Amino acid sequence: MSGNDGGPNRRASRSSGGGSRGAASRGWRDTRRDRSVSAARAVAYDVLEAVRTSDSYANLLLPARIERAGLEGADAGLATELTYGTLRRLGTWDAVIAEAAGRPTDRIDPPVLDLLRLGTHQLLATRVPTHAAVNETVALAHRVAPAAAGFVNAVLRQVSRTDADEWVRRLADAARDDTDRLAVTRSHPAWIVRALRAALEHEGRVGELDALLEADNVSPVVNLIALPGLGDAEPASLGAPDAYSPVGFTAEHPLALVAAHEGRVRVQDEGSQLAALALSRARPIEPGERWLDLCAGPGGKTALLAAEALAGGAVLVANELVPARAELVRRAIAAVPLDVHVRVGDGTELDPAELGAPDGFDRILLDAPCTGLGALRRRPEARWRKQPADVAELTAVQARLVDAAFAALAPGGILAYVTCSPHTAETHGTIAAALKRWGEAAEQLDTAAVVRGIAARPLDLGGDGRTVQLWPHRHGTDAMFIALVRRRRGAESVAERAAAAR
Ligand SMILES: C[S@@+](CC[C@H](N)C(=O)[O-])C[C@H]1O[C@@H](n2cnc3c(N)ncnc32)[C@H](O)[C@@H]1O
Repeated sequence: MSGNDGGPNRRASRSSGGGSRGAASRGWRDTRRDRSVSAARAVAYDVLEAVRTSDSYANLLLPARIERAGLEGADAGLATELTYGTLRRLGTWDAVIAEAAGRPTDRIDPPVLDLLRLGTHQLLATRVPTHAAVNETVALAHRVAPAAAGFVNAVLRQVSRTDADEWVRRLADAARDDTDRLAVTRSHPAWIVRALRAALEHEGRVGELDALLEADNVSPVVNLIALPGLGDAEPASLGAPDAYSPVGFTAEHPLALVAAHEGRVRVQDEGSQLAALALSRARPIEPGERWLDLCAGPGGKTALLAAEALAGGAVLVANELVPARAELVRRAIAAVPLDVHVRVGDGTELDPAELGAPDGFDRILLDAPCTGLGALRRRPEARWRKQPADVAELTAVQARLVDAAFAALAPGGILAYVTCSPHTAETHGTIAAALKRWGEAAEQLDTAAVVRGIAARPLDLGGDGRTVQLWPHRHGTDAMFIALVRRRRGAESVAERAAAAR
């Protein structure tokens, strides 16, 4: 890889010698009997192949494949590390492989390239002994691409002659410029490096770029939420409370806790918790307030808003475009004894009066569809799939949704505009353009003061305070962006606007 904007090149043009067998003819179940290939490596290869050929999501597919192969304990851990680690570091490994093979990676058969990536990850980023990393990968090659087994052996031996630090030094020395250097050594597409740099520059914290890119390459710990006000599930009694979210915590056996607490304890990033709380705790709740979660699926934030609405006597409506995701919202809120109306439909075509809010909603969460560049650490392949063109498409959607949300606010009502992307076009760009359109009708709130007021500990935030940008490297959260905006009381209400339109 040369730090180009598209990331590692996956196109195959010329074979490395010998074809490869398809997954269908392979039958990975056999690997439990075939001790010449470790089942963990077979599972990792299988997932890499599915990600490459059928756009699968590793985090959804891997658990099923681990279960199907009967992997437990250390073997399951190895399959997870090999799959996620290889996918995250793909950009760096492809540059190493191109050097070691003496040819660009687009001249290596894709299945063979996946084998080399798996082997290189073991050699340069794990404690797997060199002989095991090479021999196990060659054994796997004998199953999936037998004619290329010799080539795999030769390339991995070449990779193993240089240690990881020296490889990174060599790649850095060969880089054209700083962006290219970071792209190849920190394994991100160059356009994402530029976008993250611009986001940090916006806060005057560009010196943190390397730490941010490195944080994207580390698996996040499983973070939990104890939905507030629902029985005995208190963070401090269940595990180690989060640094910032008053309802978040980590625990040694997170999934066992989730199962034991039947929906009252859920997996949720701490940044997502703070985003939902920024809306529900922006000011005291008046009983009877009407709340809307405009883009609710799969419902993580809806569940927290529902618990908060229940405690404060508010009414909550959740809206989601995709029916299957609306169903996930229903499941997410099942443990909260609040009657939440889940509407399936386009958020830009929503009539507050039909949803029981003729004067508009008092609080609206718009957790907008976005590139997700703030959650790269938990979606290992995502960085290679996103394209710069996605940004323009999504900002257009965000503009329509944010206008619809603002139009559905009651006078004095508060909108929380949230993204799990720090890309400035999706964050400051979307909100600044909207504020211009809304003019005097809108007033930005001191979002930083609200979030600091919620956080259990002092929170190091950049920017001017009107918006909040959280970061994986600084806060240990996804890179969530939060902007709170109020509709001024003098501004036309929904009912008045509807009357004027008649
Ligand atoms: C970032 S996700 C929301 C995540 C959610 N708040 C949570 O915490 O689980 C954005 C959601 O918006 C939905 N969506 C996209 N376009 C929409 C539209 N026009 N109207 C309503 N929902 C939409 C997507 O299907 C997706 O479920």
